[in-house]
Amino acid sequence: MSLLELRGLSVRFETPAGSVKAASDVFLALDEHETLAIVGETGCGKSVIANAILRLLPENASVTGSVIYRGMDLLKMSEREISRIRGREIAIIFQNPSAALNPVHRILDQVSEPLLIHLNLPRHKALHEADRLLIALGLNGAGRLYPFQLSGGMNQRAMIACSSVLRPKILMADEPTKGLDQSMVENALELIGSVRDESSASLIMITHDLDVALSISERIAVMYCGEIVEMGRTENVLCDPEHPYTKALRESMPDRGFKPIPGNTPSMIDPPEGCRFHPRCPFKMDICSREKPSLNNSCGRYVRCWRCT
Ligand SMILES: Nc1ncnc2c1ncn2[C@@H]1O[C@H](COP(=O)(O)OP(=O)(O)OP(=O)(O)O)[C@@H](O)[C@H]1O
Ligand code: NI
Repeated sequence: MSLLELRGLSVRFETPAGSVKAASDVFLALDEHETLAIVGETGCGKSVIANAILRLLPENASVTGSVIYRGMDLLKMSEREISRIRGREIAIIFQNPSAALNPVHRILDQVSEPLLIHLNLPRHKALHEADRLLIALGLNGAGRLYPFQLSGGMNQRAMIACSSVLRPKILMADEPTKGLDQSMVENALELIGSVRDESSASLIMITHDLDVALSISERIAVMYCGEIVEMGRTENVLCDPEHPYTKALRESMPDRGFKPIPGNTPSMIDPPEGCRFHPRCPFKMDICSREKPSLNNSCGRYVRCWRCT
């Protein structure tokens, strides 16, 4: 059985303009020790999925389906039960350290806090453990400093330390490389990879950068307009994409000449009928605007396209 399974997860946000269908009927499985990438254009629902798993969405969200972690449905747990999962079993590494770190507490106190609160460790043990982790992440001596005294890269390491100090079984990294220059990207990936390996965790890597996905993940899910349109082994999907959207996404990457995907990003309030990608698809057929294709599985490669059925 998988470590984590999303079964028909859907998320809607009620807004004055209408109901935003941010994620629709998402099926995903994550195995132990596995790294899965979730990719897609901005606004396609990647962060919403990560936040729905840990029930971190705002009040205007309605979530249906199930999120099964070790046989338990996280969506059915009490607030108290889910708060024991957060950080301890499943943790998120956010993109922006300044939003995740508290400016008025020293780094060591912030990293050790989860050990005091979640594990009830005595203070000296918690500090010792936090110190050990900071050293492992190359932050020797930074524990007594405040976030403003550290560089951006060091703060990112500190934040990764906070997210991983309880050795969660699943790490979810939401665009951890966004805005970093190339040398920093490799650095951040290496760091997250080593934290994952040290706690023998699984990793969900959310990114819009296909190179990042290729370098860190074994499997990949490509999302378009709230739906998974293609999923499979990362190398197969990215080197030989089957869904027209995956193809277009690949062509839009810098190393392929930045060819923009034609047309506009669809409305999430009134998504296109039939295949949601059909208004932008160079290969569309009659049926594509009328009927919704399902996500078909052929030998572990899933594709949602009428041409591939
Ligand atoms: N609180 C909210 N209320 C209404 N709509 C929301 C809310 N949060 C997210 N959305 C909408 O849900 C959709 C999915 O958002 P999400 O943040 O998951 O996108 P994303 O794929 O993570 O994009 P990015 O790459 O920019 O981070 C978007 O259309 C977004 O506008
Ligand atoms: Ni996001």
